[in-house]
Amino acid sequence: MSALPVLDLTPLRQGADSSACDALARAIAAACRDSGFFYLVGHGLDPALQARLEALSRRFFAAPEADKQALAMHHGGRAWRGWFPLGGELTSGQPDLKEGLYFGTELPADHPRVRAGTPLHGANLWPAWLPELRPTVLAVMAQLADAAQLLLTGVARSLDLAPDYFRSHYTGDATQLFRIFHYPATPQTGWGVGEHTDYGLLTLLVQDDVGGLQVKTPRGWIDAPPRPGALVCNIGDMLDRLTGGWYRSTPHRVRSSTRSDRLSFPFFFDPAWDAEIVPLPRRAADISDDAAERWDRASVHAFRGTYGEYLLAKVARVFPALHAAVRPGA
Ligand SMILES: O=C(O)CCC(=O)C(=O)O
Ligand SMILES: [Fe+2]
Repeated sequence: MSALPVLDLTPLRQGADSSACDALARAIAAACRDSGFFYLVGHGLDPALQARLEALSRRFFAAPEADKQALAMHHGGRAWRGWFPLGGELTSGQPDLKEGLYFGTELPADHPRVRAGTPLHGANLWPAWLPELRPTVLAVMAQLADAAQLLLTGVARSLDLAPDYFRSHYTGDATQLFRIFHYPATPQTGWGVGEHTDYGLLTLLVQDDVGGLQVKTPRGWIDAPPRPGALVCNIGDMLDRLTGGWYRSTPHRVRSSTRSDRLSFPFFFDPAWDAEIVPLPRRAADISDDAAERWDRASVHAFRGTYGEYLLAKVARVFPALHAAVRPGA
């Protein structure tokens, strides 16, 4: 059992009974004020599609190294897509005990931001030997984006904002990243992902039945074990920033297992690349900055610039070599 609350999106989807929507908004506020983490049901992700994603991902990571190398991230160039090997990402300064695949919004070569050479924009890399992966990943991303957009109407309600506040200000052209992580079983427990916070607005996590995710609540570290049919949702730095720290972007980490390898599938639903994230007027006067206690000692409130600039600065830390190749002017 986990101490995290379970929230059901169904009332917002039906959109009818305002007392049920108000109750959900209050539950969202309580969760975002407390640990910034909760389980989400009624999210609309098709279980058969999820099962297909899991089976295909297992086949991908079980393939010979040479087949995975064909998708290595350096082939993705500025788009920051593809496969990275075990230890290839340094979430909190140490190599993580995971390998993974990075995806984002599939953009054609003639898209204005791709033509302009904008980092993190472009086409995904797909394995020719696993053709079902492409339609499956794109369908999962579309369903998770719908769930995130709907959840944001509830977050807006919880902050006394108009239901379409986030879509009209930040997520009409959301930055969307999707990852598939494979954490191998390790001889001794170690860190699959080091302590960190997520960078954007919302993260929706699909995971298999192994577990390992841990969340730093006000009462200490707790497990966020898999719960059948539920996603794990957490809020990121930009929602912390928008609310002046009223809603907290909470540190979390993943412990590797000695018994079983694990698959997880985080989907990041973030502000538009060019959006500047300004604190909500009602929160701006009373910003509570936790930089001194944060895992990276960074302030999400002092930052000035666009979400794209914020994200690139983070990428520089977790993939230093890659960032050197994609930074503006490189
Ligand atoms: O794999 C997980 O359970 C969490 C991954 C994570 O925290 C992240 O990718 O930001
Ligand atoms: Fe995370």
